[in-house]
Amino acid sequence: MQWTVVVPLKALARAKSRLSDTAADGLRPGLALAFAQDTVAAVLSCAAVRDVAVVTDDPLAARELAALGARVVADEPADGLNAALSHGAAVVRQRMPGAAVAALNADLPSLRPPELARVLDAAAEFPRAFLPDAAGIGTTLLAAGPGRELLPAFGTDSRARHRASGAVEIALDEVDSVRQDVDTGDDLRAALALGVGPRTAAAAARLLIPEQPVD
Ligand SMILES: Nc1nc2c(ncn2[C@@H]2O[C@H](COP(=O)(O)OP(=O)(O)OP(=O)(O)O)[C@@H](O)[C@H]2O)c(=O)[nH]1
Ligand SMILES: C=C(OP(=O)(O)O)C(=O)O
Repeated sequence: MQWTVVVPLKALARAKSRLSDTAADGLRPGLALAFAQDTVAAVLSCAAVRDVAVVTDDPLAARELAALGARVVADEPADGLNAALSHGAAVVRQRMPGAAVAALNADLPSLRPPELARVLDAAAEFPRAFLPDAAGIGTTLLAAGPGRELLPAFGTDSRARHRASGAVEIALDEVDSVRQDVDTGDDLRAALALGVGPRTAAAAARLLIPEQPVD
C-alpha cells in the first residue's frame, strides 16, 4: 500500500515552546524548521509513501517544505493540531478519495525511511493504527486505510486515547527513529544519539550541545 502522509506544523515562532530551556527564542524557530525539513525529507524518501501534505500557516516553512517536494495545505481551521490534521486528511481525500492517509508529527529529526516503511506496512494490516512515541505516552503516527476516517486524538495521553478510539497499537521493535519525537532537551539529546538529519545537525551545533559520552 502507498500512503499519503499528512504532517502538521505549527507556526515556527510558536513551535517547540518546551525547548525554551535548551534553545533561546532566537534559535527555536530555526530548530523547529530543521526538524520539519529532516522529517519531511525522510518521509519523501520512504518507499511506502506516495506523497506528503504539510498543514501549516507558516510562510517560511511552507516555502522550504514545498521546495523539498511536499504539498502545502493552509491550516484553515486554525483550531489546533487535531483540527489541522482532519482538515489535511479531508483535502487529500477530496483529490484522492481512496487514499490511505497517515498523520506524522513534524518533530522526528532522526526519522529513517526504512523504519517508516516498516511502520506503514504494519499499519496497512488494520483499518486504523498508531505508533506510540518514545516516552510511551503520546503518539507519533496515526494511520487510516482507504475509506477510513483518521479521527485524530493527538495531545496529552494520546496513546490511551488512540487506543480507546479503536485504533490498533503497532508493536514493532527497532523503529526507534519513528518514535523519537523531540519535545524537550532530553528528547533532543536522545535524537542526536540516534543520529539526526543534516539540517538538525547544523541547527543543533549552533546550540553548542556537548557530544554525548559513548559508553
Ligand atoms: N498545523 C498545525 N500543527 C500543529 C498545531 N499544534 C501543533 N502542531 C504540530 O503538531 C505536532 C506535535 O505537536 P507538539 O509536539 O506539541 O509540538 P509543538 O506544539 O511545536 O511543541 P510545544 O510548543 O512544546 O507544545 C508538531 O508537528 C507541531 O508542529 C497547530 O495548531 N496547527
Ligand atoms: C501531540 C503529541 O505530541 P507531544 O507529546 O509531542 O505534544 C502527542 O503525542 O499526541
